[in-house]
Amino acid sequence: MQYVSTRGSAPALDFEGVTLAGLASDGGLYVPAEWPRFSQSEIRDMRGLAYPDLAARIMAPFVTPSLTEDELLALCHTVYGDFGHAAVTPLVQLDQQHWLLELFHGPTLAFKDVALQLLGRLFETFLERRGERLTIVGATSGDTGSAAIQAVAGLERVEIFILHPSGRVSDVQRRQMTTVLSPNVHNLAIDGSFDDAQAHVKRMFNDGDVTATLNLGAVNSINWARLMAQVVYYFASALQLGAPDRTVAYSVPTGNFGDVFAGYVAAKMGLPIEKLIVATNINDILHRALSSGDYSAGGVTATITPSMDIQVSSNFERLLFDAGGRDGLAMAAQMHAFEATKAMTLTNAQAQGASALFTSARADQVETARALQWAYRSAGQVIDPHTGVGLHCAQAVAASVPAGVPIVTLATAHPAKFPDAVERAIGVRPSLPARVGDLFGREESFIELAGDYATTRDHVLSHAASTSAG
Ligand SMILES: Cc1ncc(COP(=O)(O)O)c(C=O)c1O
Ligand SMILES: N[C@@H](CCOP(=O)(O)O)C(=O)O
Repeated sequence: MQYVSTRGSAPALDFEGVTLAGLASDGGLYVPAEWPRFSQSEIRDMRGLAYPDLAARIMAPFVTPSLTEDELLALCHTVYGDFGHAAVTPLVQLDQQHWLLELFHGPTLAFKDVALQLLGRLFETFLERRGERLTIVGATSGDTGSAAIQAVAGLERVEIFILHPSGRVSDVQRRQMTTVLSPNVHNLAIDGSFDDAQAHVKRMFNDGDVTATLNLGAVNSINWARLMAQVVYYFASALQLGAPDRTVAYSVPTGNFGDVFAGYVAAKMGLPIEKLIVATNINDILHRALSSGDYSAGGVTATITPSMDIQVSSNFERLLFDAGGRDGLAMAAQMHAFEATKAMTLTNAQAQGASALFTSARADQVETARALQWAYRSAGQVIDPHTGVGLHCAQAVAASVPAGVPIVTLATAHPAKFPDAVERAIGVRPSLPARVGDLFGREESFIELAGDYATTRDHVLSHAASTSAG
């Protein structure tokens, strides 16, 4: 499989190349040159496969020739054999129409582990093969950071710098990052929002002073390998609910548009998805873009769903590129204008291409708390607030989903990551699973930085070991 940039002028790369490159050199995001497609009978044959075997089957077309099928299968067994639930991503029924897909059984209790545990192994494999080292720079609103750190801590060929918005992640989220005291891990708390952190990261990939000395890598969902691994759980859940002989709808708590874009990829690969519900909190740029074509970013408001306090959603560019006819140079012009003005109107082709599969809704804090209460009182489930946004939106659009089509809400984090918000909503304080250990008894280490780009860049340059020479 070859991968092309959404902005049309970076070189096409194979899977190994895109995994190590992260962001394309023209500032765009890599996508497969074409979508691999499974027939209905091939999908039917996947029923009953164990998660690691299914994962290898789904991802195989994306990774050849960089990995053999045997190498991929071995990686999947190593990674997914270690999750806290035998099904890896179990489904839980809430009522006749609604289901939860629990994605938080990995080591850091959020859906990010499903992809980042694999990505850590891919880095190791490819860097060993090339005899290279990688400096990872990543931005987090709380969950990517800990999952990435957990995946690469202690790896010899990797060093990681994670930027989080100071004071805007939960205590559990912060401690999951800052108590990993491995010498290859650097935590930076920046004075700003997640969007500021993400902008710094993207800018570093196109800063000659940085790329002259550092071989940069990405762990955010700008890295294609992240999304590829997230496609698998759409197949796993839909197969359990009767696919390909029955369609399924998904409600996806959305911030950076990575998880829901993985659902779009699953549909492109032949999985019969009825609808993808883009569920946002009050930072609702995506809801506005999908419902009215207006993609304009304002300031970010802090909410009880901090991981989704995002206004500039990286992966929306992948959708606009694909749905809009894959014109890279037009996409580059559209994105450059957006970067300058923070506003964009979708073209007719983009809006129509998106509306075929996507719908959207938003949940404010009261609606989110009510969703937590409904899940607890009516279905006996303690859910996290991000999942609550998804569930509220699933219920809000349920009447427009054909009868008999199950609606699966992605449960993106364990409730114990956000104990204060959960306790306020339902009066029950969820406790951390034993596998997280003594999080609040450990020493923390992180550096506070001013919010400007130069401060972050200079800190990374002066603390990273030079990697560009290999
Ligand atoms: C718990 C949780 N839910 C939902 C999201 C949103 O996912 P995405 O950024 O892929 O849209 C995030 C952050 O990415 C998250 O950490
Ligand atoms: N919510 C995310 C934000 C970064 O998203 P990513 O999927 O692009 O890594 C987080 O938890 O950091």
